[in-house]
Amino acid sequence: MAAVNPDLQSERDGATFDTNKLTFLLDGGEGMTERRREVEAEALADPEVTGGPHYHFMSRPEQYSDAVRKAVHYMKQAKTGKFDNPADAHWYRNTLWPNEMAPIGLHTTMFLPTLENNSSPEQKEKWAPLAKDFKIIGTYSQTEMGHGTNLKALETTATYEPELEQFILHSPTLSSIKWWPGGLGKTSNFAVVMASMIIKGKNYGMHPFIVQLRSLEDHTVITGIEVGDIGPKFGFNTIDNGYLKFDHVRIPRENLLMKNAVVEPDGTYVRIAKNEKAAYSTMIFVRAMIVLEVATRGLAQACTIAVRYSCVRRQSELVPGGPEPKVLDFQTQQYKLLPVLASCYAYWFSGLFIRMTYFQINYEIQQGNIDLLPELHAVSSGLKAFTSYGSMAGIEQCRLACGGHGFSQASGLPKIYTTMTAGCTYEGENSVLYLQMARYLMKSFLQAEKGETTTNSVAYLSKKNLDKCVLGATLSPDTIIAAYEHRAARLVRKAGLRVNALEAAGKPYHEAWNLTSVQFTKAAEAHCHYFVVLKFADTLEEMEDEAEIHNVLLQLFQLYACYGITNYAADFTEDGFMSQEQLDMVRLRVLDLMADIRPNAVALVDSFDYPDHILGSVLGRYDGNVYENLYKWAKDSPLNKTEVHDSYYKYLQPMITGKSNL
Ligand SMILES: CC/C=C\C/C=C\C/C=C\C/C=C\C/C=C\C/C=C/C(=O)SCCNC(=O)CCNC(=O)[C@H](O)C(C)(C)COP(=O)(O)OP(=O)(O)OC[C@H]1O[C@@H](n2cnc3c(N)ncnc32)[C@H](O)[C@@H]1OP(=O)(O)O
Ligand SMILES: Cc1cc2nc3c(=O)[nH]c(=O)nc-3n(C[C@H](O)[C@H](O)[C@H](O)COP(=O)(O)OP(=O)(O)OC[C@H]3O[C@@H](n4cnc5c(N)ncnc54)[C@H](O)[C@@H]3O)c2cc1C
Repeated sequence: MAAVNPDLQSERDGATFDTNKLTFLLDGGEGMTERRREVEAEALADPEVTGGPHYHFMSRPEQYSDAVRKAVHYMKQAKTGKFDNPADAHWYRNTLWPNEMAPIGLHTTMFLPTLENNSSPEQKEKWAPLAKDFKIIGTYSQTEMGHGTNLKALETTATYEPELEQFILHSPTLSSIKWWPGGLGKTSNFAVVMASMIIKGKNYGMHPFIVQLRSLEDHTVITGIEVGDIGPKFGFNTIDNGYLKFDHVRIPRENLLMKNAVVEPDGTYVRIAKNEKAAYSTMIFVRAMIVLEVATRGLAQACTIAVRYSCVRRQSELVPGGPEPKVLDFQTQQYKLLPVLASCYAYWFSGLFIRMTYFQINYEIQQGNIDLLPELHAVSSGLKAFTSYGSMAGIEQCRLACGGHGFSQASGLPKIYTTMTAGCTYEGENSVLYLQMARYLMKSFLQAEKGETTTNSVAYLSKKNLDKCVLGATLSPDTIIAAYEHRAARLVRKAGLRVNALEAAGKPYHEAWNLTSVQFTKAAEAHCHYFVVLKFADTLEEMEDEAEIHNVLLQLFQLYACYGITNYAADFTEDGFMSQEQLDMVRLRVLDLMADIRPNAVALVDSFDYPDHILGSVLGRYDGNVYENLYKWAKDSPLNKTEVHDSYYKYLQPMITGKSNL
């Protein structure tokens, strides 16, 4: 391995804590870190994983094809049984497709979970082993050209025919064509298709059906089906997001996944699930996972790149006539990066929380107890929106902080950005998800108004909140939490009262709701912000005695919270809750905290523990040897394969010389 750039080594030497120990905390324990590192090391030693053509120097069809090569490699590994632990499989995939979407990504994240959670026991026994062993490859096909958000308006129909005990799948309009499902265009031979179920003329709404799309022999398309790729996108170019059109395709009755609702042979519909949104369960799962696995990890990688590079990059002067400083020593550069780094830690702890909560509540739901479903739906929706937007903005900030080189694909940042920003849209567009959380907040507000006690994430709504902020120079977690509680409670209440007032003035509820929806999305955002602050504080409280790590995490917590207050100053001050003096103090504390955190900045990103291969960045290399590798990167560019490019002979030569050698 090449010697580490001394500018980066000095940062590591000056850190006040052991990065390894912080990594253990982030991974959820030393054993988890060890296992992750083992899986990554095995993958990194495999030329099928790290070899192959350079991602950025391939065309899109080549990128897709290479991703399929990797998919086959992954499936062969998985078939040996070595990934029985889902986390192992996850680490392996992350190393195989760094910041890319695998053509079989939907198979593992949505197709298989839907089969497992929406099938009857017999169906599960039939389909899940086939999917687990990759004998069939599937996707989750819900969105249509005309509707992604409004699931009640999906137009694909599954009409039951009792005589033959079959459903007939049909796409009656142009806008009903399934559009966007990942891996649908070219890779999958099966899909879970969400379609409106019609029995004897009655529409029972969206239900999941398992449908074969292509032959298992030669991959040709099943009669009556038209399927293909939707073309190049802003990112996600290794995956074949697809379209799918049905022309009266017949499937057996048993292909309705019947855990939540059964259709008997004569067409009798029997609902089993207690909640009518049971068919939406896979979306909750993925939203809960996005917080850590997509939003936070994308941001953590971007922070790693930008912070390391900012300690390698020297520019301008700090001391007149002095040597060029590391750019991270400029206060403005710290202001660009350190609050983003603090938010990454904040999201991480919320991500761990919602992942664990998802599995706990889902277990209860599987046992038939759906009491906590509304809470899970609201929190997973809100956190998905809050963290994906924050990460998207943070990644862009990291890119800008890298100056010109941030604009090059060599930085790795454009790829991280385009992959991550999709998470603001898929699995529920962010505003739409904030409005789902807002419905929950409105209900909770009404409960609180009636004097009832609200619980879980909205417990603060029925508490007596402080009228005056007691935040002082010590910035204790409790006073910070109280400030965020006050802001969220006030914004929720204000929006709720306006809905009531508009209704009292004669507006129908739906109109009152729409007229308050901007206020409500801001209230939902404030609620999520409070929740993320709270989970960060909980993590600090629960930490075992690792004083050095506790100190630096406390600084990050305070920075995250103070920066949030300065960014949303009006929310905290306009009702007189926080005084101008307190706000001024908070603003100055942001600057002081940045100075406190600065010496640990590199150690804090090293603790995310990303191998260079996953970062895919010349700027963010662990060894900090940026310039020689930027030069190498340019030399490898396909345009430099020949001294004179073909385009010269085709276009420039005739113009410049009046002749052509072609
Ligand atoms: C170790 C780690 C291992 C593994 C890692 C795993 C995963 C990796 C991580 C991530 C994967 C990464 C990448 C995947 C990439 C891309 C995949 C993308 C896939 C997709 O996009 S699939 C399509 C997703 N589509 C949507 O999300 C659609 C959004 N729309 C909706 O959800 C609904 O239409 C909407 C907006 C909620 C409204 O629905 P509807 O009109 O039917 O309902 P109402 O508004 O009338 O509400 C009625 C009532 O129902 C409640 N409700 C709504 N949704 C749910 C739900 N899901 N569950 C429970 N309850 C729900 C709603 O709140 C109302 O309640 P109320 O009346 O207020 O009480
Ligand atoms: C990269 C990517 C991968 C995807 N993968 C899959 C997949 O595997 N399977 C699948 O089925 N789908 C997939 N999708 C589709 C995705 O789930 C939808 O695009 C997403 O749910 C948003 O729906 P939409 O496109 O209909 O947006 P629209 O709803 O048309 O959004 C357009 C605008 O309208 C606003 N809007 C819509 N409804 C409301 C409302 N009720 N109140 C206020 N504002 C509203 C939105 O906020 C947004 O600003 C994917 C999409 C992308 C981009």
